[in-house]
Amino acid sequence: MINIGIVGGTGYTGVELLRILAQHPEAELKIITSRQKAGVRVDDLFPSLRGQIALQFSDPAEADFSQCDVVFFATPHGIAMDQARALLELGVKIIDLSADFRIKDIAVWEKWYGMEHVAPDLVGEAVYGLPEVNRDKIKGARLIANPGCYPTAVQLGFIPLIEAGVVDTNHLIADTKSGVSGAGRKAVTPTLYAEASDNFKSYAVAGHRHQPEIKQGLSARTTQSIDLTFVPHLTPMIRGIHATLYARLAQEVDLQSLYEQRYLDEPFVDVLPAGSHPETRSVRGSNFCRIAVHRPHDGDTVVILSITDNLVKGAAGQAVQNMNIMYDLPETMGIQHIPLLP
Ligand SMILES: NC(=O)C1=CN([C@@H]2O[C@H](COP(=O)(O)OP(=O)(O)OC[C@H]3O[C@@H](n4cnc5c(N)ncnc54)[C@H](OP(=O)(O)O)[C@@H]3O)[C@@H](O)[C@H]2O)C=CC1
Ligand SMILES: CC(=O)N[C@@H](CCC(=O)OP(=O)(O)O)C(=O)O
Repeated sequence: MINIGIVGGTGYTGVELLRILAQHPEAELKIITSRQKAGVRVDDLFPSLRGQIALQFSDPAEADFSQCDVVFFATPHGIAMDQARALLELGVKIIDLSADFRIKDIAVWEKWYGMEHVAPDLVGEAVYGLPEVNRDKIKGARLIANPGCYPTAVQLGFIPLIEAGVVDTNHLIADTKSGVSGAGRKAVTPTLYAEASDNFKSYAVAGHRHQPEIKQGLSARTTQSIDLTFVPHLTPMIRGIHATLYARLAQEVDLQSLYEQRYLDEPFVDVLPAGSHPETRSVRGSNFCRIAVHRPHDGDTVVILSITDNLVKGAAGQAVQNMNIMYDLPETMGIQHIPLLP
């Protein structure tokens, strides 16, 4: 069994990790932290977990992680980078759901996250946890930077085109929409029911911190330069990412077959039949990314539709997928949930 700690067990990605790991055959949950709920039983706060987890939340400052093989950080940015070194020295592996170790260029990270990075050397060591491109490196890693929710959907959508060199990489557009759980569980005005329901809006059009993360990931798949316009929107749904991606074809290619071949052996990337219109509810609660490929009016613009559940393939599910790879378990173990419909 793998002994597991979770720092930040009361947020949306933390409780999603609990939902998944409680039924994972090789996972033994040892410590789940919350500063605000220390001492409270997990299933008192989350009755959905009654009968599944018999632990109390611990104060992270007092938690003894030396009993853990792996610790997941489901915390805001800036926490994992502060604590990673001590855990690694204890021999504990880390899967960080925050962005602390995702961006290799420290100056770029500091610009977008507005703080000084306290462990730049560990950024160099960290493996970006997108299994569809980094499976071999994830296997031997002790520190995983789990990708962001938008970056997962956008990269999986663009990768076949970029790797095949069939589009103009200087004019990529990602028009993305997220459910409100993407903003976390903390109380903030934009995600109040009266603000976010029955409403639809863009945000951070001038610049969003996921743009450099996506650009870094796509740049690693090509020798061409990448220019990406990334526009996020908040939609009145709870879970889900819908990314509509645009690229200009530079040469003729059978797009459907390109995508089917690229993801043939990928257990969690589902290339839909040509002409499909994927719905976010078709991945809700599951670790799937479903992709549909379009070429409107037989023109030279490719439109890729890529959907995920931001809390599963966009966060906790992908984190467990990475854990499975690190521990040489079947990659799909414990994350084979069928999506919840309606
Ligand atoms: N929501 C999403 O769809 C996605 C989120 N992410 C990333 O995952 C991380 C977690 O996100 P999410 O679950 O939405 O966040 P939430 O705001 O919902 O939860 C944050 C959690 O971290 C704990 N926490 C906050 N501050 C500290 C601290 N200083 N030390 C220890 N624990 C702390 C909180 O508990 P307490 O305050 O009681 O300690 C809480 O359990 C973030 O970095 C986010 O960017 C990544 C992909 C998708
Ligand atoms: C709807 C919403 O607010 N989404 C978040 C992204 C959530 C995510 O993936 O977060 P990290 O990269 O920060 O880990 C945002 O746009 O800031």
